[in-house]
Amino acid sequence: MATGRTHRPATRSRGIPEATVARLPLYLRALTALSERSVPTVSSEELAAAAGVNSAKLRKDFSYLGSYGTRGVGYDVEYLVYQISRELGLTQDWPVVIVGIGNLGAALAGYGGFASRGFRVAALIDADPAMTGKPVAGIPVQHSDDLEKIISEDGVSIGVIATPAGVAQQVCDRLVAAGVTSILNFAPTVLSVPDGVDVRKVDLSIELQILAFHEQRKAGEESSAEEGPEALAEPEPAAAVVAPAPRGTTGTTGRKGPDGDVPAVMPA
Ligand SMILES: NC(=O)c1ccc[n+]([C@@H]2O[C@H](COP(=O)([O-])OP(=O)(O)OC[C@H]3O[C@@H](n4cnc5c(N)ncnc54)[C@H](O)[C@@H]3O)[C@@H](O)[C@H]2O)c1
Repeated sequence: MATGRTHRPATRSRGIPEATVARLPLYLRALTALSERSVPTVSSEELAAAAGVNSAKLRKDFSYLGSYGTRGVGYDVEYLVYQISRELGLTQDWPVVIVGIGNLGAALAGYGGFASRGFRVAALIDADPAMTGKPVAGIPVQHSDDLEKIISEDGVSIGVIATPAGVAQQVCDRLVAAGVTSILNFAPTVLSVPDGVDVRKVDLSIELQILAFHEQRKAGEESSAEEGPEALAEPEPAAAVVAPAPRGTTGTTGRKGPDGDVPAVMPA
């Protein structure tokens, strides 16, 4: 999982474990697709398959929401969409600021998926004076000198950092001092934040490195198979292989298996 640091306990309010919270968006994505096709009900097995989660785990997760489904009928799709959206806080609009409007920040600003999920891009902020006033995805870029004013006027609690790594901590400190309490960090650096501030980190290069690890492993298995059963019978005596976790990060946002976790240490 992908966080630089979060300062929340493993169990959230109303006793919902963090791991369940992390799977709720997967259920919501699958349910939204069903809703768009006007599917009225769904069984736990069908929904689990669509979300890429084990069905027993899904039933347990839904029990935290007080949703048990109806035997022989399944779950009501629309009601579950509402329940999960409410639990995730998506029944309200969340203004978001993006800081650093370069290649990545501009792409994020133009991403339609935020608005459809209840996240409104309230402001785009960049330190380059040449960008001030220029529209990106229809929103004029504002100068970072005004960061504090923008945050307080728009009541922004979520900030996205897409600046170079070297200034990310400084940007983070300013966002937090201005009142931001949740940060999505794309810069390849670990951020330090005070208690009460959540940081989630996205690093696509880590995802690629983990895929490279699996590719290497598959290639090793194929060459062992080509060498014949003797090679397979005498594996390398390594006890465990540590998956790559470069550049001081503590995790990734991606998921490997159906349960949404990438193990830090994988059996050889
Ligand atoms: N997480 C990922 O998967 C991923 C993918 C691509 C890039 N990145 C990272 O995202 C960041 C941005 O990448 P990019 O390709 O868009 O870079 P970029 O150079 O195109 O854009 C960076 C922008 O940040 C602005 N900036 C610099 N200092 C600032 C400050 N103090 N306050 C506000 N704005 C500031 C610059 O003016 C520039 O417009 C980098 O840290 C990069 O490593 C992460």
